[in-house]
Amino acid sequence: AWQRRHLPFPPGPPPHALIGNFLDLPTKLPWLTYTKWGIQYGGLVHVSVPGQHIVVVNSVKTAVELFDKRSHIYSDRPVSTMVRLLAAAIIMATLYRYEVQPTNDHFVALSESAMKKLSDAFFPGAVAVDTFPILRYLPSWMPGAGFQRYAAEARQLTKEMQEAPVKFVKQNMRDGMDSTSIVAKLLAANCYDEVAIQAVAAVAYAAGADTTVSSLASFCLAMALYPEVQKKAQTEIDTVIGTDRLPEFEDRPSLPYVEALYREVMRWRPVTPLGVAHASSEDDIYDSYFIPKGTTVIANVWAMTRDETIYYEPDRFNPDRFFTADGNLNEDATILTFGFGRRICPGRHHADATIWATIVSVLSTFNITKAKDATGKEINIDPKYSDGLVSHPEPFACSITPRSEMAKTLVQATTETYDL
Ligand code: HEM
Repeated sequence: AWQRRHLPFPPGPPPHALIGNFLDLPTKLPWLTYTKWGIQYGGLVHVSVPGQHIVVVNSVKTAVELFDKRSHIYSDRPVSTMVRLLAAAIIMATLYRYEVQPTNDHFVALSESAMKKLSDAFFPGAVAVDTFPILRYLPSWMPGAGFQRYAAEARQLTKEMQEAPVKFVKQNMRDGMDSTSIVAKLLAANCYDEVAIQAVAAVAYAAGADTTVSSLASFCLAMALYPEVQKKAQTEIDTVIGTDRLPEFEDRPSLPYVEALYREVMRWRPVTPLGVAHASSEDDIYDSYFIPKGTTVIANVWAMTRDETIYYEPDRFNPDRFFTADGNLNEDATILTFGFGRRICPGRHHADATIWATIVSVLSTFNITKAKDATGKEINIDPKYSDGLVSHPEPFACSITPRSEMAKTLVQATTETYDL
């Protein structure tokens, strides 16, 4: 073991005495800085702060080596003072048979504020208390101790977010209105602790809803910015399916361009640009570098999806990159933003189905274009992406219009049904 300890850590920005790389750790859009470090120092970058080693994995090759091939070492989660890990989310309806209101939905608002607080606190360096746990003992009225109030608020919101929907299901069960939701079934089974049911349901909601919505927002953005891609996909759908019915899951293999478009949405703006951090549970040596037990290991999905040797002009939205020269879909079907190894997103099949189905249905029925101002001039779009565990495009203007008679009829019927 002493030999291992004499091996160097992977390369990275030089640490300072006492505080290590504390001042180097980015607090805003950290994946951009980590990606720059990747270019400077390589596929594996090491930084440290007192008591904590962090390793950033910038290449798919290294990610596969560590997270997949050595999954027995790299499958823990870091313990964080601020966040108990909240990794996840399914659709409310399945869980609670609760119909989300189009605007100002109470449950959605509750979980969004809780998620935002947790997500803001998630990255190493974002919050000093993760680095210097001693700060935890400062009284909350001291300047700079705002995180204590913050942590208390996040805890309260998370508690409400977990309790409120389960109460709702119980009321519905009493009224004889719900026996089919997952939560109702778990409660009816009478063998699970209610607090555990609350936690499972909230985790599933938190992990799935936000992430799925973010990918669909990026899809709309891409369609408004790249009309020729949209046209190409619509032509494929119209040719294969026709215009008198909506596409179905069985059609998926016959729509290769839509498939490539889906892959490109997930690559172009990865929803979780830094995945969700892993931690190592044993000392390890990789490439003659020492990675101590307890290191936080971050998969820099942003860097991997910007790799110009694999994705030419990576910032361009271009589904054609997923085709071989002879016009078939290539082998690059792994969606990196779902993570790696034993901790890979367990909701990925659900997310994949939801996102594909939405993309193909929207393409078949609507045109998405840039919005126009009062003088008829197109409004330029240059959206920024939010910070946090899950990155969203900031709101942008676009115009969504029905493509066909069938779509117009659908819109009409929906408007009447929901009184919009
Ligand atoms: C676009 C949609 C989604 C994205 C991008 C996404 C991404 C991720 C990522 C990156 C991780 C961590 C993987 C790792 O550690 O390497 C994760 C974990 C997780 N996801 Fe998702 N996810 C999505 C949708 C969903 C959905 C719909 C559900 C639930 C139905 C879900 C449930 C979970 C859970 C429970 C975990 C924790 C797994 C663990 O810690 O072992 N996710 N997700």
